Amino acid sequence: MVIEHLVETAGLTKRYGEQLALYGVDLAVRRGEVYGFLGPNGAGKTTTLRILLGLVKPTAGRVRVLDAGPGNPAALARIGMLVESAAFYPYLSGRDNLRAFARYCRVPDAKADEVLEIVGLSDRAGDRFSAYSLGMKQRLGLAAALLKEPELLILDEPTNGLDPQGMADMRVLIRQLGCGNRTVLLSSHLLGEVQQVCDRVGMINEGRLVREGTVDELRGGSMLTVRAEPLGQARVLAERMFGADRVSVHENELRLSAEEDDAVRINRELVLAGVAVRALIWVERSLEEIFFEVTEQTGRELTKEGA
Ligand SMILES: Nc1ncnc2c1ncn2[C@@H]1O[C@H](COP(=O)(O)OP(=O)(O)OP(=O)(O)O)[C@@H](O)[C@H]1O
Repeated sequence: MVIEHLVETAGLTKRYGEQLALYGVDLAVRRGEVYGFLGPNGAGKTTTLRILLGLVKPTAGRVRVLDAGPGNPAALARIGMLVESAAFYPYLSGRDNLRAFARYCRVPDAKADEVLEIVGLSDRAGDRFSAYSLGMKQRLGLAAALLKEPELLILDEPTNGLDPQGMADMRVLIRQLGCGNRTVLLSSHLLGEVQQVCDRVGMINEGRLVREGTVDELRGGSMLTVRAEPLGQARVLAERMFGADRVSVHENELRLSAEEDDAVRINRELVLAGVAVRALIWVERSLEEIFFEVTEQTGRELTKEGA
């Protein structure tokens, strides 16, 4: 099967004067997926999304969005975006704001009601925009992005500033929007959010794409924690069986990157060698651990929120 990329960059680089914001980013977003662009503040997420939309000019590199150059009007007509908080008239209702926008986009008024329903704002559509909560404003922005039935939705930190319930609602909505053929590219600095919502993830740090893959691929299989005594002897045996690169020691435990059958094998070998096995526990690595492993960061920069 040929994989169709709706967004593709090669060697994407952006300098703001002395500041290198992006360096050599190769990004590939496939049709039909929810792709999460994950990185701490200042990593280069917004710059990348703005380049894709033709709002910022790259310093170097190749960019294709819907088979066109960034900012191509025909391609932009097929993209819905929520990149900065959308501007609406405060004194008009949500519905009237959307209808005004629909007319501007040459979309029938009925479409405005349809997208209000999709984002769950029908009940409050008659209220003034100025009376909306932040979450409702954000949902109206998403409704506006959906008016043209876009193939590609580009959302920059769509849950930023929302309360926990607003965040959860927005995540459910994004997951629904990402079903079927629509492609969603979103940026986030929330590890849990990306893990919950996205099919594939690109991890960006200091302007470099450090990892890309499905959540499962990035996790790289499961981890088996082994509590055994003496630990040194257990480690030697485990390394002999699985290779040193698959074994590590953390806080008096062995960590083994392993398959299901490996638990039985290691248990048997340790017991045969006279090592006391106190526990074998399967743990799933989180995106957080992987991000910090890859970037050797301390954990300050990314937020676990949304986990
Ligand atoms: N217009 C600009 N002029 C100068 N430097 C900029 C400009 N825009 C962004 N930068 C710098 O480029 C780097 C990447 O910023 P960018 O906004 O793309 O990151 P980000 O990952 O979206 O972070 P955040 O979540 O904080 O918006 C940062 O160091 C930022 O200070």
